[in-house]
Amino acid sequence: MSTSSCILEARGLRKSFGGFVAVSGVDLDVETGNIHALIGPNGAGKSTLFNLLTKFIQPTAGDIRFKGKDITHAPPAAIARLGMVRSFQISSVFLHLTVYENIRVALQAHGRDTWRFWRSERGLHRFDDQVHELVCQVGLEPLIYTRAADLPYGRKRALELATTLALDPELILLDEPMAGMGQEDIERTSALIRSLGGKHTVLMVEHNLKVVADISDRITVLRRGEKIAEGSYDEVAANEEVRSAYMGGAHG
Ligand SMILES: Nc1ncnc2c1ncn2[C@@H]1O[C@H](COP(=O)(O)OP(=O)(O)OP(=O)(O)O)[C@@H](O)[C@H]1O
Repeated sequence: MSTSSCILEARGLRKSFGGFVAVSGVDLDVETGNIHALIGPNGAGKSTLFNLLTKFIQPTAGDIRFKGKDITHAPPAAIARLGMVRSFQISSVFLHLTVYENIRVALQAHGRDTWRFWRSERGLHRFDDQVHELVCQVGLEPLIYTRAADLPYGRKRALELATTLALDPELILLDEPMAGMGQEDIERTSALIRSLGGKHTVLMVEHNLKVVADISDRITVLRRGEKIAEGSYDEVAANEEVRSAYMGGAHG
C-alpha cells in the first residue's frame, strides 16, 4: 500500500505488561477516508492497540505516524490538535448543559476562543448555524434543548459524536461505538458513521460483527496480540485463521 494514501501508520507496535505481550509487532495502515475496524476475539489486544494508537499508553516498541508525522511519543492533547480525536467517552459531555450548549462549547473550544465564553448572548449565537448543522447530522433535533443528563444512553453517545465532529477531526477514533445501544440507536449510529467516510477517516474497535460488515471499508483482525488478517469483510470472513479464531471463543 502506498504510504501517501494512509493517514495513520503503525510499524512493529508492541506492548508488554510485565512478562505478558498484549500487542506483538503489529503493522497497521489506515487509509484516508476509510471506515476501518479493529476486531478479534476477547483478549486479542484490540483495546491495548487502540490505547497505543490514541496515546493513552506508550508502546514497548514500534512507532506511529499520523499524516506522515511521528507521534509515537506525542501526548494525547498534541495529537488532538493535529486532527486525530478519540470519541465516545461520555465523561467529556457536560451533563448539566443542554445538547445545544454542549455542541456550542465544543465549537468554541475548537475555535480556541474559550475566553469569549462569558461574552454577550449575541456573540454566542454566532455558532447557531454550525450547532444546528451538527444537531441534524446526529439526529438530535427534537432534543436540542434537553440537558445531556436527561438523554437516553444512545442519544448521549450521539451527542458525544457531535461534540467530536465539532472539532472537525480528520481521523476519528471510536471505542466500541455501539456498546450498550438498542437496535434503533445501532442503526442510526451505523448510518451516521458510514456518512462520515470520505470526508473523515474513522478507526473503530467494534464487537458487533454485523455493524462491522455493514459499514467498514477495511478490517484488521487480531488474535493473541498479533495481526492475523486484513482486508474487506468478505476477505477476512473467508480467512481460515480468522474463522478458527472466532470458533475458538466468543466474538470479540
Ligand atoms: N494493564 C494491563 N496489565 C496487564 N495485562 C493487561 C493490561 N491490559 C490488557 N492486558 C491483557 O492484555 C490482553 C489483551 O487485552 P485487551 O483488553 O487489549 O484485549 P481486547 O481484544 O480488547 O479484549 P476484549 O474484547 O475482551 O475487550 C489480555 O490478556 C489482557 O488481560
